[in-house]
Amino acid sequence: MSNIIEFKNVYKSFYTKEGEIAVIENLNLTLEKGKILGLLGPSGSGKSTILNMVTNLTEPTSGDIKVNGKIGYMFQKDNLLDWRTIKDNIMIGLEIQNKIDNEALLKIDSLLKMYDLWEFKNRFPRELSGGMRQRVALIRTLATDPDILLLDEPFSALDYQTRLLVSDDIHRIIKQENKDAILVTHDISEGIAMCDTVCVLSKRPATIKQTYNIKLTIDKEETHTEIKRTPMNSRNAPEFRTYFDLVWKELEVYAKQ
Ligand SMILES: Nc1ncnc2c1ncn2[C@@H]1O[C@H](COP(=O)(O)OP(=O)(O)OP(=O)(O)O)[C@@H](O)[C@H]1O
Repeated sequence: MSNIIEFKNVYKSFYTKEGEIAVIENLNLTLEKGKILGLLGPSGSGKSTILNMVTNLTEPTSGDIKVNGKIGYMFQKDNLLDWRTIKDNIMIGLEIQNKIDNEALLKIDSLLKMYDLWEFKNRFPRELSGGMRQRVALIRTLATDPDILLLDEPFSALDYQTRLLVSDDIHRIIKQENKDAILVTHDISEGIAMCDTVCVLSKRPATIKQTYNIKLTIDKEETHTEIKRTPMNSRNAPEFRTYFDLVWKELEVYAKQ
């Protein structure tokens, strides 16, 4: 299995008025092709710093980072521009990169059609629900054709029910488009439901305390046709609760400190 992202013995510190603060220590991490990797950890443990090192926004103080592919970022806020239509919002990344050509326009049209946004292409963001806006934000990222998606708490601004539906939606699109992804989340259930592997980080300076390869028994339909794993049906798998308890216990240690 080839690795798309590899962190080897990564150490990261910041210099502040109070002196040097170690944020990441001895971090070893891999993202395999075709997988979604979840990062769960206490607040301030350095999850966003890890993503920033993947995108080269900040460099490691020491250690090695390899990234084999183009990165796309999806944030908690959809950052859609209110004065631009849905289609114009989706085009923005390509516009900035000066890459609008016929091929790009055809691709955008096909993404709009494939992911049920075609009839909304001339609407404005305020006319769409929170869940649909997140779908637009993902399509905007996909339009620039990234190989790897970095998802920094993309659902946390949504209400619970929408969050469940949107995570199913986004998971389906990521798998359908054959993207690899890292998902940062505070939500244990969401991490287990969405990800193939979940890494639990310690508090600062963060290192990986535990890695769980999520293996779930997903019920087959009566016809015995294979049904694909989705975040929603993952939650009903018999092993789900066991993983939840393991991760909960791991994180509880830090909540008590
Ligand atoms: N540029 C910087 N200069 C100094 N300290 C920083 C800088 N960026 C991040 N930090 C510190 O590094 C630590 C980790 O921050 P980071 O945002 O990566 O954590 P996080 O796990 O993503 O947090 P949260 O879960 O609350 O979003 C924090 O203590 C933060 O204050």
